[in-house]
Amino acid sequence: MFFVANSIVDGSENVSVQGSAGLPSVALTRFIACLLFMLLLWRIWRFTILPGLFPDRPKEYPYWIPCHGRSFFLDSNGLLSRARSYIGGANEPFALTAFGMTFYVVTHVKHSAEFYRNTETLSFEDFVQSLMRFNGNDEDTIKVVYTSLPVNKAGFPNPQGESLGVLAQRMHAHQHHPGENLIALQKQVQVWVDGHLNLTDLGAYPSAVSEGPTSIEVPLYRWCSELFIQLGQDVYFGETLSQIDPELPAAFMAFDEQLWQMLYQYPSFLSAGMTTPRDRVIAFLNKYLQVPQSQRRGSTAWLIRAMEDEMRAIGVDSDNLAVVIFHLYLAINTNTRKAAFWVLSYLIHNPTLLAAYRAETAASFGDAGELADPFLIQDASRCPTVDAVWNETLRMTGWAASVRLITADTVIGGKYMRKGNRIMVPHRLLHFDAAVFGEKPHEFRPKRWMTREKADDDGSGAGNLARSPSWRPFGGGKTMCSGRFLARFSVTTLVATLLRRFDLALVGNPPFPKADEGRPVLGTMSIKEGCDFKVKISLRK
Ligand code: HEM
Repeated sequence: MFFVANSIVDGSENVSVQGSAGLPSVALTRFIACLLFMLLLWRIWRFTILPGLFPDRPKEYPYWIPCHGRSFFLDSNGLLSRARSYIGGANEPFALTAFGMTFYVVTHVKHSAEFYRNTETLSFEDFVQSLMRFNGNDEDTIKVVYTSLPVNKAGFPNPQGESLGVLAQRMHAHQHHPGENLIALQKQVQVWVDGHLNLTDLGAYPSAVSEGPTSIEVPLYRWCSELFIQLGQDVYFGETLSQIDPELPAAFMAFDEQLWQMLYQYPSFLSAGMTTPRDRVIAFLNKYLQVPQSQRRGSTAWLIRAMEDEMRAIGVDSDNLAVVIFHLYLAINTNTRKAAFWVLSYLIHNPTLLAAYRAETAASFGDAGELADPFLIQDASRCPTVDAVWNETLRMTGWAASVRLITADTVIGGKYMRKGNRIMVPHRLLHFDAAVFGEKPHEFRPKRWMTREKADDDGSGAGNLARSPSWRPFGGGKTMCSGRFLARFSVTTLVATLLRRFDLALVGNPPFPKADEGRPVLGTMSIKEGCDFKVKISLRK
């Protein structure tokens, strides 16, 4: 009707053409307006009315379409900060939706303690199992690894009749917590650092370029990664792994730089840059596992041998075992290489701090420059600068969040959280709380750890920041990083030895490298692409 009337009134073909185009465009406009109106109603319902009806549920950070996936992907920490401001500060847990999943976010330190205490209805195993599945473990293996074992089984003691998946946490602690097994690993690190920190070995890494008989030039991020992955690999697996493939560290690094794709569980057709090197690392670990333990060269850490024996005892085949050991290789290597890079970057950009670090650690070396007592470096009362630089570096460059699956409806921070959703504690937000860490929390100021500017936020008044419940560089509770002692030992020992034997100088005048805050990692941030910088390493006279 409308079209016909228009044609008659104007009597021109031109107008009738406009009319024929105008009808769909008017209809389209009405359709879009209708959609927008419905969207507005939905948004008012979901983010204004529902929270009013159910004040005991965490408030959700509103979105239009379709969820916060894009912001989460581009800058998840920025998104979390905005969401926290929206709900009015850090006092109550809130919710946000990304990638079809609802996450409850806990940013108050008291609520994070409730989170870590709750091992009944908040499950870490779900996260581990999803990684196992994603990286190639079959369902039968996951099932057998998470089936309870008899209390009197052979091998590692199992007094509570747990599954190997749960027992693995105790095995990690048995290897890494202070005691004989940790000292054995630390001594391996000592021998490795003492023996390999010479110009010939340091110049042999793929990224190093020789600058004559007394110096080399290296891109610091890449070179630190090569060095630390080799260290981790040799200390845990012995020399056999390098003999199978000397390029294994390079393949691991290629995978590790794309690790965020694994955390977001990208489909394989979109993530060849991550899956190809990952599969290569797993294939070489599989070859390693084919070599009988008695024929492997160099010493292998207790954890690797024990894990292999326990897995084989419950019938896990070599293909699946290689994926399990790959996760250990990942835990050993993903964070220390980056932590070492950041420590060195801060020192090289702060010559006074570097001099203090060097002076404090001098007593660890013998007259001929040999690494005689690396344990001294771990003593915070004798090496306060080392301790403060380590903590401040972890604070500035730590990214990790603890994530759990809610297996039954749960109340945290007075808010009711539904079964099937995930709950997270983003550690980075805790670490920038000026009320706890003192003024200018976004600046690198190791002094905040030495002068004890602020009292503990648990009210103890002890003033020891490292004991504050807001300090979570290694997570917390049952799943707190068991490798934290070895990580500190390896990084501080290697850095001290490097400074004892070499002078380090920036090539040119590069700015301090930017961290890649957007992409998720399992602990320490990578640098932004293109931010690596060159350093000249020369023998000290
Ligand atoms: C600077 C270095 C490191 C950082 C920043 C770091 C950080 C973390 C974080 C944040 C977690 C998660 C905790 C949670 O979800 O509650 C974790 C777990 C873990 N880390 Fe580390 N880590 C480092 C080095 C290491 C090293 C060298 C190892 C050696 C194997 C290691 C082994 C583990 C293991 C096995 C877990 C899982 C906890 C468990 O199931 O027992 N980490 N780490």
